[in-house]
Amino acid sequence: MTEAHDDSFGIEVIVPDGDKPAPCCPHGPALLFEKVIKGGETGRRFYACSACRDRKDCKFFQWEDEKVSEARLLARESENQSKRPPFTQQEYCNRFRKFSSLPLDEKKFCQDCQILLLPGEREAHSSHRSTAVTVAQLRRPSMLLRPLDNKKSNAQYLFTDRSSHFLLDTLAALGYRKVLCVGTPRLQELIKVRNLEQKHEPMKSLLLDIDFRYAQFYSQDEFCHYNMFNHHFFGGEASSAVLQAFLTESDGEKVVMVADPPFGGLVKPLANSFSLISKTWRKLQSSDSSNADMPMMWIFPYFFEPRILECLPSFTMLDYQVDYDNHPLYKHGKTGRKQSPVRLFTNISPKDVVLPKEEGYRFCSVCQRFVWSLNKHCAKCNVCPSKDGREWRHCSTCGKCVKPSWRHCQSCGRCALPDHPCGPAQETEGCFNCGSLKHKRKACPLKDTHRVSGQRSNARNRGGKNLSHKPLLKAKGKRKSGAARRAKKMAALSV
Ligand SMILES: C[S@@+](CC[C@H](N)C(=O)[O-])C[C@H]1O[C@@H](n2cnc3c(N)ncnc32)[C@H](O)[C@@H]1O
Ligand SMILES: [Zn+2]
Ligand SMILES: [Zn+2]
Ligand SMILES: [Zn+2]
Ligand SMILES: [Zn+2]
Ligand SMILES: [Zn+2]
Ligand SMILES: [Zn+2]
Repeated sequence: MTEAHDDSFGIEVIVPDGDKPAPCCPHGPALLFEKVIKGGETGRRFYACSACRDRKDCKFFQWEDEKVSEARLLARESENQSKRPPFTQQEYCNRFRKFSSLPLDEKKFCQDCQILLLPGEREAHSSHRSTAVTVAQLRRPSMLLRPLDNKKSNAQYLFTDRSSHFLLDTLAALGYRKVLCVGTPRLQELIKVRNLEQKHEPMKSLLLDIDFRYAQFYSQDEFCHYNMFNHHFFGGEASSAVLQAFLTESDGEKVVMVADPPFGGLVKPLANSFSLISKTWRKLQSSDSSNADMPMMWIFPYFFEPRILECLPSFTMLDYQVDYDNHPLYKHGKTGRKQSPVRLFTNISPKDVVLPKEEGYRFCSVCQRFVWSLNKHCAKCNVCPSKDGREWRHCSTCGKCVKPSWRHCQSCGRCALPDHPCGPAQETEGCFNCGSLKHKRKACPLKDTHRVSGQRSNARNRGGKNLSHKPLLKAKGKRKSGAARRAKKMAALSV
């Protein structure tokens, strides 16, 4: 084990406080990161891209205290310009109008460029693969566009009909008439398709997404090119004004947000963006709701529960399993190879979110929420304890419910997997917050004063070689840290 391993302890993101403008990459203002070293010391801070976890996708890097030359700033600006969408939202909208009026046999989509082709443009794409576009596909762009499959930054997992209908039915039943779709293109299109059927109360929706291919299908008040990791509107003030107008609840039209961020996303910046959206909403409210939070649903894997609740304490995790059409592994219940680990986190009262009985959910009157059939209420813990959809069991020695596969280990004094690396040696892992070997993170005296707790970024590839994410656990046979366990689960998610 080298010295270098010893002092490397993870990377933490510092949420901007508005003091100092961050430098921009093509994805808007970069995020400020801090290397955390054992002993609670912090390392040199640096800026890196907010949206891309892989340097291959965005190589932006700058030390916080670095002096950047004029020439480099200019080069950066022209690089940022070159990554802008080819059309403005207004232009996309005009193109869409023209495209819609074309006869069916002239409606073509270039698969290579992922763009709807107007008659004058076909020539330039003649060597590309193109397809005919049906009216149904125009209404459901997620059926036409190729899902982005970048495993690290932006794997686009699209809701199954089961999940998207559940979300929409639930929100409609709760009386919401405006849905802010953050990274949920499929929900937005379902809303529009339903409105056409005229069987339900009409709903409005606004899609905020970084994937500007969707801009082709929507008007200016239906789509904003947006980065949810830094709350950046690529279309500037005109675009953030669209959000403001949408969040204004006129004629009693209640608004709700549904966000489904990429699973590898950092919780803290996401929570910060959602809080800013809520703040904007609050400012637009009449005075009687000056303390209220905007109703929100955040879709994310269950193992991020502690992290999300740390950032947004008014949220609750619900048992509903969200599943995806194009995720091969995780499906609802037993239809996939595994149960989906993706859940709803919400600040809406859990008892009001009715989960479907026919799928095996039931209401727990003690917990006052709907739970999965295998999530049995434990009289000793007085909760329905299961997080992962399996039936947990109570360990009287630990005094809590644990995963069914865990067994109580006498030498460790706690429940663990039967083949866990056993013995007191693992305790040397120490505190995940400050690095002290004398206590665990929970008991860390620096926990509240230090900004080092919680989810670390996947810092691999950030800031070059010397900043690469070194393993937290050095010796073989040590128990995995929370972050390492999450990383393993995340890896499985991106199958
Ligand atoms: C896991 S997919 C969710 C799709 C959703 N399940 C649906 O069916 O509508 C993540 C979505 O967030 C978008 N996204 C990824 N990174 C983003 C970012 N930094 N800012 C805004 N949107 C982003 C993707 O384009 C994609 O639409
Ligand atoms: Zn970037
Ligand atoms: Zn093309
Ligand atoms: Zn219960
Ligand atoms: Zn229990
Ligand atoms: Zn136990
Ligand atoms: Zn043990």
